Amino acid sequence: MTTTTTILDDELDDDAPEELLQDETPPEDAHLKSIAVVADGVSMTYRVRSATEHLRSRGRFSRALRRLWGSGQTEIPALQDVSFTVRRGETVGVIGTNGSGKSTLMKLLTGKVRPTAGEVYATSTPVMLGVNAALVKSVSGRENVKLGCLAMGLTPEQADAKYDLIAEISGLDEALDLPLKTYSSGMASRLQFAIATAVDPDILLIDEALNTGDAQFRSRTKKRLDEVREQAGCVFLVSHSLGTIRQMCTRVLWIEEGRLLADGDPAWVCEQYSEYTGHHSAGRPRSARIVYERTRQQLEPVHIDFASGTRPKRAASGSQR
Ligand SMILES: Nc1ncnc2c1ncn2[C@@H]1O[C@H](COP(=O)(O)OP(=O)(O)OP(=O)(O)O)[C@@H](O)[C@H]1O
Repeated sequence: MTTTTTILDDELDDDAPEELLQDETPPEDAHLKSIAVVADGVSMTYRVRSATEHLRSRGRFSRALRRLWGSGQTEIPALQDVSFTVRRGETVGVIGTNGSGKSTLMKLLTGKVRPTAGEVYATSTPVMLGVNAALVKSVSGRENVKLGCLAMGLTPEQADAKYDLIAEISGLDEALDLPLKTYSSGMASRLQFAIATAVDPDILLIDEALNTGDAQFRSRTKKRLDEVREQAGCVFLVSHSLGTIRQMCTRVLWIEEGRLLADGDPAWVCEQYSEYTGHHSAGRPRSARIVYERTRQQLEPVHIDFASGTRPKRAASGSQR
C-alpha cells in the first residue's frame, strides 16, 4: 500500500518566502500547515577518489591503467530513495547501525549538502546540533553563549536577553565563567544544547549530542525538547541509545544500508532494531536478514503529491553540494 501525502506545488518559485506556507494555504487545508519537513525520494551518493596512487598519477602507465579500469573514482551510495513527511510537534528518532546513513540524512536536512537525487523541503532552516558544533575553546562559556547566539542570527540585544535562559538550560552555573578548554565533553554538549534550543528553533536536528549528559541533564533536556515541540517545532534525534530514543521520541525512522527500513511507533521500531542487531552480534547474519526483509515489507511507501499553494521551501536553497 502507498501512503500519498499531498502537500507541494511545483509551479511555485523555489525562492518563495518562508511565510508562503501559512499565507497561501486555504482554510479547508489547514492541516497541511503542520507539515515541517519533507524528504521526497532522497538519495545521496558520495564520490571519492581511489586511494590507489597510480590511479591518481599523471604518468603514461597510470593513464593506460585508467583507460582499462576507469577514473579511479569510487561511489558510496549512502542513502537511497528515502521519503517521509514530518509534521510540527513530532520528535523523530533516527536509528541504524554504524555507516547506515543517519548523519548523511541530517546533513541533507540542514540543506548544507544537496542530495544527488530527490529533494528535501523544509518550512524553515533546520538548526543542527551536533557533537562537532562549533564552540570556541579559548573563551568562556559566557562568551560562547553570545557567539553562538550571534552565529544563529540573533542581534547582540537578543543574545543578551537569552543569556539567563541558556544558563538555566545548561545548568553550568559558575563554570560559565571558565574557558571552554576546561570543560568536559559532557559540559560542552550541555552548552551546545542550551544555545541551540534557546533560539526557539522551528526544526532542530540533534546528532548524538544528548548521550554525553548525566541523568539530571537528560531530564532537563527532555523538558526543553518538549517545550520546543509545543512551540510547534519539530525535532530529529539521531542516537545509538534506544533508551534515549524510547524516552524522547514520538516516532522513529530506522535507516539501514542507506534505506528507510521502518517509520513508526518507537516501541515497535526499536524492538525490530534490537532483534536485528542482536542477531548480528550473535553471528547470525541470515536471521538478521530475515528481520530486515520482514521489517521492510511492513513499510508503507510514501508518495509525495504536488497540490496547489502549499509548498515549503527547499531545505537546500542557495547552498552547495
Ligand atoms: N564525506 C563523505 N565522503 C565519502 N563517504 C562518506 C562521507 N560521509 C559518509 N560517508 C559514507 O556514507 C555512508 C553513511 O555514512 P553516515 O555517516 O551517514 O552513517 P551513520 O549512520 O551516521 O554512521 P555512524 O552511526 O557510524 O555515525 C558510510 O558508508 C560512510 O562511509
